[in-house]
Amino acid sequence: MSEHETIIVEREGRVGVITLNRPKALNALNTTLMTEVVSAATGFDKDPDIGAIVITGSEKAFAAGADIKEMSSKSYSDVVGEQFFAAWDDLARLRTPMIASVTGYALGGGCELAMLCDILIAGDNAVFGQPEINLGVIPGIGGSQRLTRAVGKAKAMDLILTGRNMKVDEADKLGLVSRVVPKENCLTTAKEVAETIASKSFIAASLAKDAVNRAFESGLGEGIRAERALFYSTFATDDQTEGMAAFVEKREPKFTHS
Ligand SMILES: CC(C)=CC(=O)SCCNC(=O)CCNC(=O)[C@H](O)C(C)(C)COP(=O)(O)OP(=O)(O)OC[C@H]1O[C@@H](n2cnc3c(N)ncnc32)[C@H](O)[C@@H]1OP(=O)(O)O
Repeated sequence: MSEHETIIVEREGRVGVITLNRPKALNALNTTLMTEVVSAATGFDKDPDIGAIVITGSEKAFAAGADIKEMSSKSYSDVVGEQFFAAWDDLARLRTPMIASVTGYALGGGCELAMLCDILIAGDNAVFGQPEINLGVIPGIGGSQRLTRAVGKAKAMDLILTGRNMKVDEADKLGLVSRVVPKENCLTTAKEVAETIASKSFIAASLAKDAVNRAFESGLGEGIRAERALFYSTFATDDQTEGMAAFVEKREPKFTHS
């Protein structure tokens, strides 16, 4: 029996592979999954025999976002008190290069998890988006910051304010993904990229990762803290309660702008 409830953890030579495994919920990121992914990745990061980490999901969904059913009943004081989502930030501090293999939906927190990785290999069926606004909230795992840095303000505003989904061709044109491959080859390609990286000097690879991230991230910490506070504040609104209840009840939301 696996020691994990929501992920599968494997090692292939010097590559650690974490597969999100909540197929019935399209790999929605609940607290158990977050804890398990962060713990498995942190374990790989401390292991001198691992030189790269691959994170993947299923053909239909890398991850369809944070778990709306889990979040829907939370209050403002719950999300602030728990520092909800803060554990995801630990992934950004790992030294080991991380490769996301994305097929199918990468929405909301799923898109944010993919963007937390250093290289994003996308299948030709991948769909990206930050649809939090449709639930009366905003991105909370770094999406407003990382998406903006990756694709620029104009496109980030378009995606985040409309909540529309984006197919892989558009994501590729915008520079969000590293490579697009046929969906059948996505995981194999991600593992090959990981093996190549794992065959290099780990010190050089981790310093190179750090250097690129410094160019990308200056000011990011402040941005994430600001985003988190703003995200938490959406849980003080009626529109968050209504947006998430509507999803759970499979109906259109009726926002009252309060
Ligand atoms: C709030 C922050 C900071 C971050 C977020 O990530 S909020 C969530 C953002 N994501 C979304 O809004 C996407 C929600 N999902 C969908 O719109 C659809 O599921 C879909 C378009 C991705 C796929 O539609 P499809 O018709 O193919 O599949 P469904 O029947 O809708 O889903 C199957 C199964 O999975 C459950 N599901 C899907 N996404 C989530 C989610 N994010 N959280 C919880 N559960 C999710 C869905 O309810 C259904 O299960 P049930 O049949 O048991 O209801």
